[in-house]
Amino acid sequence: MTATTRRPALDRLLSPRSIAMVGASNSPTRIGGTVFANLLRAFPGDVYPINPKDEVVQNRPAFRTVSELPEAVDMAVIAVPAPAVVGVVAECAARGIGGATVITSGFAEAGPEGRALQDRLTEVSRETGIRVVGPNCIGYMNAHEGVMANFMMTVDQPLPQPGPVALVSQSGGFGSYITNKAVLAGLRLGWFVSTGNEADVNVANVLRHLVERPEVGVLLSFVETLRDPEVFVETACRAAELDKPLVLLKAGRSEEAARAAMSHTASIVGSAQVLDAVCRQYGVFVASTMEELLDFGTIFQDGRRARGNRVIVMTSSGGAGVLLADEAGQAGLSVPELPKEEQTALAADMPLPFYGSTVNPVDTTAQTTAMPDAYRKVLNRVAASPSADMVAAVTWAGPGPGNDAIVEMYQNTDKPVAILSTAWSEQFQQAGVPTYTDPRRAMAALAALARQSARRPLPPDPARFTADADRVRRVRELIAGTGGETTLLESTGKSILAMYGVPVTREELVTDVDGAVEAAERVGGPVAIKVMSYQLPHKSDVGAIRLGLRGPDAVRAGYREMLAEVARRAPDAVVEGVLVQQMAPARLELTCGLQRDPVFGPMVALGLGGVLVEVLSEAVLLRPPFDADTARAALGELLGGRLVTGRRGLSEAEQQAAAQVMAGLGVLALELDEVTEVDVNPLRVADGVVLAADALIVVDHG
Ligand SMILES: CC(=O)SCCNC(=O)CCNC(=O)[C@H](O)C(C)(C)COP(=O)(O)OP(=O)(O)OC[C@H]1O[C@@H](n2cnc3c(N)ncnc32)[C@H](O)[C@@H]1OP(=O)(O)O
Repeated sequence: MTATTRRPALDRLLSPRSIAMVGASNSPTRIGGTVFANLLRAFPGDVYPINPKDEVVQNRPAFRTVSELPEAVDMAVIAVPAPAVVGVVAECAARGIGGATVITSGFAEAGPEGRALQDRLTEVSRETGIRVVGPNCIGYMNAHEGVMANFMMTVDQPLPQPGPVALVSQSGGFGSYITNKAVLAGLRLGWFVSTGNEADVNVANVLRHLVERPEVGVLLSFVETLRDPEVFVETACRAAELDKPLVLLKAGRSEEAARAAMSHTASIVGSAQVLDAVCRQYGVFVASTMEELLDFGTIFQDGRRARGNRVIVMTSSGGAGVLLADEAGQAGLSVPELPKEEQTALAADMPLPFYGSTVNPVDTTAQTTAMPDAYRKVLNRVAASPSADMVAAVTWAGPGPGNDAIVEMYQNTDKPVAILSTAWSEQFQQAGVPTYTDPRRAMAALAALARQSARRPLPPDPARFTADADRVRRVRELIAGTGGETTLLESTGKSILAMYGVPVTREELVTDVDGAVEAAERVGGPVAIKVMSYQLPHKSDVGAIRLGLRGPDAVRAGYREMLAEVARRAPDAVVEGVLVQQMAPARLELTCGLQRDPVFGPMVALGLGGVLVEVLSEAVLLRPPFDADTARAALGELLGGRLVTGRRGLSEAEQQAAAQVMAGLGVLALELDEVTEVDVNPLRVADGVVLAADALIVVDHG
């Protein structure tokens, strides 16, 4: 075994030291001709063409088959017709090749026959250990090591300058777009990997690989579906740990788009809302447009961080300054007034007409172009101001002293800078100055940077979670006692919730009227009584509930009336007992639940009262494991923060208690796979206490 074959297969695939291309062609118009020409452009190692007909391909001696190669290369690019691909990949594996990049289309995206071919490809990869990027991809670019294994660029296009930005995308077409746009946006793209149909390697695998690479500082990704959510979450945790921003642009958010994605890269699309929540929880940025994905890459690529969210706006145009200040506010940044002594110093640097301003935005007015030295001083003073964490500056001018001054200011400060410019500027691009043509985009980028800079505690590592075996055994005994019913009685559900620290109403299950009267006395105060029957999950529909009964006579009468009504309206219902329950006070009603997402698994939601499904858009969603502190911070985001602020919002104690309920459901979700759904509704809040007043648990007995 050589040193090269001992490297992990994914390393060999993405950082090859030698390459072969199957389907390399002499014809410059064929894909096999373009990819091979690109491979020859910058790669320092050996590149072997494989072609059954031609002895020489693009001036390189060709081999007829993979088996004839003089060495076990690290990676093979494959661009032969679809029916030949599986055989070629198997031959590569047999020859000791570490990975294959399969460009060819005609797999799962092309119907059942293609699907079968792709399944075979996956099998070959699993059986032999060869790693496969694609099929149906545009290839990849690793500019740091000169690997241009793609046809997204032609040989007459300049090679990208290797930079810290890595982009991983299922869609290959996006690669062409991004490489062209990257040049215009000043994005220094060092890596682009298109994963196509993902027969083996998927977006999450590549991100996980790249996050560890020292030359990668920013990870951008464009996905239609996340096939490996666990790896994605692990990558997000690692990216947070290494302070490398991870930005996701997700296609397929609507049903219409989901259908298109299915036929495009054969994806199954998960819930967009859950994905957004997971991203928020793990510190992943969600870009809403392609432009935003690039904008975030542009602001992050110089590696600067902000100490806070205060931005100083420098402008020579009053209107642009106001727009920038507006957008800063919208994006959650502050534009603080500069202290008097700083304003005096600025005015001394550049005497301003009465319509100028030193307050912030600092408006140096149209005279700026005529006073380049003064402008330079002002810019540098502003950037050095202790009142500024970030600088936004406007330039309407083309190349000249004004823009020179901006570049100088950028180079003199380590604070993040965003420039609002009328047009693309080669000067700014070469100096790496983040440049935007729209105030909103500039401020959204700075706001993202401020968020990345405010380091949060890392979410708990899912691998470290340990279940409480004794509790699990006790819960399973309770579930077994239901005789195979899938929706548990409220009384059973509450007993289970109590074991997870969820505060529940005081209550007792009784089987006769005298028992109810005695239980009501022990529970104390006015009580609710509810019929427990597996046939009646919706009790109020058939009168199986009475509320606010005070004293023995009311309990006795209520009990009899209720059972008579149920016997009349639901004669087939088997009554298991009657639950006598404390009336929980409520200033506010919340709802808390657990659902299992097909992609991300358990998700705990908390929102305002009502039916959980209906309020999900007003709910916070967390993926277990998470602790009560995380839940509490998430509650702070609900209703734009209004749930935890103001007189009618949750008090400190209530926030803590609600967070504990979420954390409890999170632990339950991890300990009990068979619980498919929990709905605590309402969760009543009053006087510093939260109480589960009703609960529905659904189990899958397997
Ligand atoms: C844009 C996006 O969204 S992502 C991109 C997704 N991918 C694509 O769009 C690719 C679509 N095209 C395909 O899939 C095609 O099948 C291709 C490009 C892989 C091959 O198409 P063609 O070039 O027409 O196939 P062709 O039969 O000519 O074979 C290509 C070359 O491989 C050679 N070849 C064929 N079979 C083999 C084999 N088993 N071993 C070695 N060489 C072979 C051929 O001789 C030919 O070379 P030549 O030009 O010297 O004759």
